[in-house]
Amino acid sequence: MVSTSAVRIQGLWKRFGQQIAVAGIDLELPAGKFIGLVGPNGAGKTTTLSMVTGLLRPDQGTVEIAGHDVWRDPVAVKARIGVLPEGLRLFERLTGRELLAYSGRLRGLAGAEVDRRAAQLLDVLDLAGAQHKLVVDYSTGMRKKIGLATALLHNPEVLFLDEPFEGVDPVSAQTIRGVLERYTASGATVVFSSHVMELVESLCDWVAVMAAGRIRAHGPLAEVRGDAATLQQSFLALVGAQGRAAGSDLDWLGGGAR
Ligand SMILES: Nc1ncnc2c1ncn2[C@@H]1O[C@H](COP(=O)(O)OP(=O)(O)OP(=O)(O)O)[C@@H](O)[C@H]1O
Repeated sequence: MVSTSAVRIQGLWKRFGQQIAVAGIDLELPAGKFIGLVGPNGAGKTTTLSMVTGLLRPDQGTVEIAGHDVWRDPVAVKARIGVLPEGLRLFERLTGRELLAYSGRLRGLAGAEVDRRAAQLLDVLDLAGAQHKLVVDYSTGMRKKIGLATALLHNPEVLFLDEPFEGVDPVSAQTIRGVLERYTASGATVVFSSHVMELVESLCDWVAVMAAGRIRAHGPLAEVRGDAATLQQSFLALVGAQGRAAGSDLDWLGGGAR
């Protein structure tokens, strides 16, 4: 039988000292979907994505991507995935164009093919004018975009993005969105983490809600949203933050300097 799961996570755990960051996750992410991993600060999203993409070794558990075990078969997995990690580190002394050329060659693509794809990606992501600038001189949003181009260059089956829209202006966000929508429409899978509910609601067709290291809900967006008017509302109910007074103790705040 052909597997329809892009990612299969079983019994995943990670502890940092006393802190349990990921507390036993079992999750199957369907292929060909635009998937949002949402959760409050410190929920364990980045830790999970790091383990799923082979950047951080789990204490326990397994992860399979397109049927390959991430830790037993890392080369097969890494050939099939693209990653835009949190706190993206880039080769700062290369130009954007050089960075893509370098990444493409590392991925084993022929030079002419890298050139063709790089030119198209730079154009679509509105970076053509900055392609000969050093990456160190790029703005936050430009760094996200060149990071995305690097992650897409080898046409991965599954793309993992940690907070891809943070620091990105609305015009660039729209561009990135268009690229990702076209990419998933062709059958590829996007998994991205965010705490911006409106964004997840407008982009994703499948979501997993995480809190305190566990998955609280997962499934098609409409199912997870349930009877709530918005994903934000069902999210607040799921993570138990409903009715929390917005700073009722901060009686000194406001009113200007006295
Ligand atoms: N390298 C580390 N050393 C110690 N603790 C860590 C480390 N990385 C993460 N943690 C802890 O694990 C928990 C989960 O962190 P993680 O970064 O995965 O959350 P997150 O959901 O991505 O949060 P945010 O939305 O704020 O980025 C937090 O309590 C964090 O302090």
